Amino acid sequence: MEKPQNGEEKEETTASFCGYDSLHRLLKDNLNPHHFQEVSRLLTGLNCGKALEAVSLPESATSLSAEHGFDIQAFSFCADKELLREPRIVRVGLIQNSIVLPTTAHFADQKKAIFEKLKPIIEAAGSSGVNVLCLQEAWMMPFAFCTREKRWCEFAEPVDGESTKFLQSFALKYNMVIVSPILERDINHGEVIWNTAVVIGNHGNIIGKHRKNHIPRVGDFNESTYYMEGNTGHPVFETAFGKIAINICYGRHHPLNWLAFGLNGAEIVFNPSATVGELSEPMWPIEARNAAIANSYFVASINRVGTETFPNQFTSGDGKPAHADFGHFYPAIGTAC
Ligand SMILES: NC(=O)NCCC(=O)O
Repeated sequence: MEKPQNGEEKEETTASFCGYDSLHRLLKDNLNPHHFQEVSRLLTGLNCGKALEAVSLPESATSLSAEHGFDIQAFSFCADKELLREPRIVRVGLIQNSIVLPTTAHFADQKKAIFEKLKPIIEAAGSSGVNVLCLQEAWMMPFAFCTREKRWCEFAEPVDGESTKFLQSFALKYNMVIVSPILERDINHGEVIWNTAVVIGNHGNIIGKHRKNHIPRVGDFNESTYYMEGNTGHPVFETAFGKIAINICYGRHHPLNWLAFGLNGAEIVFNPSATVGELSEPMWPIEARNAAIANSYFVASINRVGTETFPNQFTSGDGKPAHADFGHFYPAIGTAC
């Protein structure tokens, strides 16, 4: 994840929680250790009776983080030890990033800059032994669906396109499954556009894809201008490290969506998102955890970070003045259960 603003800077305009990069950080900095532990116990629960444990990361990863200015954190979640089976340890990685160039830059340059930015972050995940890595929703472009302008469709790619090829080499190099949420262009069916997560196997193979099945028509999320409800059902993908599913962003508000992935056998459900604080931040800590508790699987949720502005004014159809700023994508930390 990119290095967030910290509490000392009190950057209320860009950070999510009164100048802190997370609620967790705000509480930790302001409560005494006992109160912090008790509040954490109530907010996030305990992990087999203990507070969440940080995992130490290899120097190869921390040096990349220092050199390229991104934040990297790792925690372990354990289940009760069984007597007859060895534990199956799976390392899950999540990447949240802002875009690099202004949205007015040439589209090819914007995409290339995102690729360049992600390279060391993916390397850090790979060298930390991550088994399954998930990127954020439509990671290869700005989240331009507020604008309703057609030209952003140019970012769309076939499932085996540029972004998949870029990630396949990392999957192979690090023996790592990668979930890659992209804007898809279905070149075999009239170039229909979808919001799709491509699942790349640990041998660099394409295991399959899932298309977002609940499309928001709320606030600035005018996504149905671009793509409609996906036609892939609720697939669960068998990977070398477990059975995974992807519930893309807005799908997290729909309990039956989570249930269907569970009934189909998912052990980990990823929730790559792009959402802003004003709309969904209060729901964020509840939805993924509730899904995990109710369906007996792990949930790994991520959002974008940063603020994206667009060259032309757009409206939400809510009677408010036109604007060019999508709002701040809040960092989502520690929502796996
Ligand atoms: N990308 C997307 O589905 N956003 C929806 C916003 C939300 O539900 O928080």
